[in-house]
Amino acid sequence: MRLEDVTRQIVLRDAPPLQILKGISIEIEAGDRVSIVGRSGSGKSTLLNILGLVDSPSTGRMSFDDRPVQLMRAKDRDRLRGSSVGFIFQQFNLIDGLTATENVAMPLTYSGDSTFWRRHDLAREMLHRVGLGHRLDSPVSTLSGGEQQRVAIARSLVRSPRLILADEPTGALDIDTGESVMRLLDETATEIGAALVVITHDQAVAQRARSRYQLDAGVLTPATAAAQAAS
Ligand SMILES: Nc1ncnc2c1ncn2[C@@H]1O[C@H](COP(=O)(O)OP(=O)(O)OP(=O)(O)O)[C@@H](O)[C@H]1O
Repeated sequence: MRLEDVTRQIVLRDAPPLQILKGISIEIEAGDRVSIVGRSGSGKSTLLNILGLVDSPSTGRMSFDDRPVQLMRAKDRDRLRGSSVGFIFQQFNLIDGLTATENVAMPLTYSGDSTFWRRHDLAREMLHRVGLGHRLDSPVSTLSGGEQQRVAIARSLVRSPRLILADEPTGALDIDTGESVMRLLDETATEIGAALVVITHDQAVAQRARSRYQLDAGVLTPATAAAQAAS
């Protein structure tokens, strides 16, 4: 994924346009580990939505596999997002009334290919991989926070995405559980050869990444040596 001089602005009714992202350039290669740290309101979620093909830049260039994203039809962009991007959120975003297997199988329900018919087997296999083989049929509401985040990781990986976007993945977990969830995320991303981008307030989580950035009032820069030393 390559972003060149990307901006995002919001047009407001009674005020000048709000510049949320300012001239962002970043290149994410297969297998990369990237962290982005920024204060509340610095534009992290906005950037994540652009990287995840949910929103479009206002200006600038963006490409995936050297294909310009701006020129894609919405339908093709949605298909690319479904097949190539996995999301993980702080609050897990699981469906409470469903079991672990049903939650993990959910992204395959709309896959439009043969994985639809194998979705429950694939979901069970993925749950085994994240250490939840004994919880396949448990309603997710009965699982601990760490277990729910493992289910969310399994769900984000079940379509073997090439880019995993994690927004504060350890934000709702204690330190030890967060550490084991990050280790799992690293390992599983490595297994499928995916790039992993983590957005976080937590310097310990950010430090795990090889490429570290900070986002400050919509400006993305490589994390400074001072910030890295302090972390
Ligand atoms: N649709 C919108 N309309 C108006 N303002 C918006 C809109 N979307 C985002 N903003 C503003 O843009 C800024 C960046 O928002 P964003 O959600 O990307 O920040 P963030 O870094 O993810 O914050 P947090 O860590 O608190 O979630 C914020 O000041 C937010 O209020």
